[in-house]
Amino acid sequence: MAKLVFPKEFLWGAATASYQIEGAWNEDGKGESIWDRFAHTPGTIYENQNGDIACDHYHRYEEDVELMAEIGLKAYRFSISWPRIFPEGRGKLNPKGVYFYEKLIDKLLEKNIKPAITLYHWDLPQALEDKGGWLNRDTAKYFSEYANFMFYKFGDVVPIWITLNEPFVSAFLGYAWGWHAPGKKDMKGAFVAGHNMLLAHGLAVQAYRDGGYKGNIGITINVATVYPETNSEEDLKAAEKQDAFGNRWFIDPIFKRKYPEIIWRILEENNWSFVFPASDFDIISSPIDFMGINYYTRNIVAYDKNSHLGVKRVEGPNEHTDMGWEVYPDGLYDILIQLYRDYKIPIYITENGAAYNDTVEDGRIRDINRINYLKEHIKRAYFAIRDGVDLRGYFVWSLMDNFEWAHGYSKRFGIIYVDYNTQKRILKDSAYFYKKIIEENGVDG
Ligand SMILES: OC[C@@H]1[C@@H](O)[C@H](O)[C@@H](O)c2[nH]c(CCc3ccccc3)c[n+]21
Repeated sequence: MAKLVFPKEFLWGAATASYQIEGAWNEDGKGESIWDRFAHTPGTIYENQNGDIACDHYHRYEEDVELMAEIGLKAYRFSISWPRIFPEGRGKLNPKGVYFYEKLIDKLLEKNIKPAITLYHWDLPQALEDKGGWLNRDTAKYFSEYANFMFYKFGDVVPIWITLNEPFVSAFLGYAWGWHAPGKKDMKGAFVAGHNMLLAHGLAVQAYRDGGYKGNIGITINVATVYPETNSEEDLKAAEKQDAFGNRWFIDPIFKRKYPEIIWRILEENNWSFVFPASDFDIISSPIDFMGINYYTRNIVAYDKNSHLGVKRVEGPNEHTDMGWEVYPDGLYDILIQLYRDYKIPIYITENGAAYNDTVEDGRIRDINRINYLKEHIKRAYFAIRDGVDLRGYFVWSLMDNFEWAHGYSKRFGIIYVDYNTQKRILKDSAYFYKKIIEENGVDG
């Protein structure tokens, strides 16, 4: 059994997000976020659960960093709760909120764990939502002010910055389908929100460059590799459309200064062809240092004249996780090759992982299925590097079980088990598996 050894500096990490783990939703001066508001709205979340307490990470961060060190993480990706810093989104600062992140970052640095900060992982200050949220172009400016403050405070000690997590998801699930905060069902709004998020991204990148910081800044995009059900001309066309719509919508404006053709066609067909000032794309395409991708599964599609974009999804034949997502490790290899071929930019896998219905048996969680999922995907990451992709790191989703958005606490992605009744943490077998991967900087082939 050959050992597949990664490059020496390869960054092994784990990822979380503020609303999903912190709790303390209204403590120490924190302002309300759109996820506080959405999750407090009956009928939006599984069993009407919410993130009021979550993993109580706000109070338990020291113990959690100790566990990261026990696993041997080289980096930890976490997000900042914008309303914990600026309760109204801008203006009045909340010193206790800043202090929480100061203590967390100090603890990480003390343990030689590189902080990788996501500035926005969906928890917009409700006060800004009350002024239109992402439908209001000013929110982009407010985001860059918030980003600028974070750079000023932590720019000299935090080496990796991610502006937005998955703008497609926060624009589409939040504004078109209403499954996520702010729960709007307004397809046109999704395109406006998406554009303002990209503007926010670009303004924040410019602020980072203006500050002369030495670290790296990028964006995290969710991707699902697309395959046609058959090689028919129609299915190939459907796959091309889905790839552009699902994967490239928020990448092309950054690297090609324009939306994919399919997006413009949708805007025109609906008479939504907003006149986005061309200067927006000058800002949006401000050069970044890396692209973060979140990969979980693939999409198999076929032509269907009755479906949205004439594209229907076809379920994959392999094992599925607790989220109903097909396990398809080759999709990670393929998307890495495709993205590096098309954009020639360093890549981090900022999320990859699986939800399974873990159980505790005599104090242990034998999550063999998650170990297999991680092993097979880490192997594909190795093969992508071998075949020329400049892949810099891998962050498993997630460090610990947490609030899985509309699914509440019913889906467990962590390599650390959280007993929500006691807040006790237990390293799953996958945490020990990952610890060995990091120690050996590689995986058995
Ligand atoms: O669903 C697992 C994780 C979330 O917990 C993260 O917050 C989020 O960044 C994230 N993105 C994806 C892939 C795209 C997706 C997002 C939401 C729902 C379904 C798929 C999976 N995940």
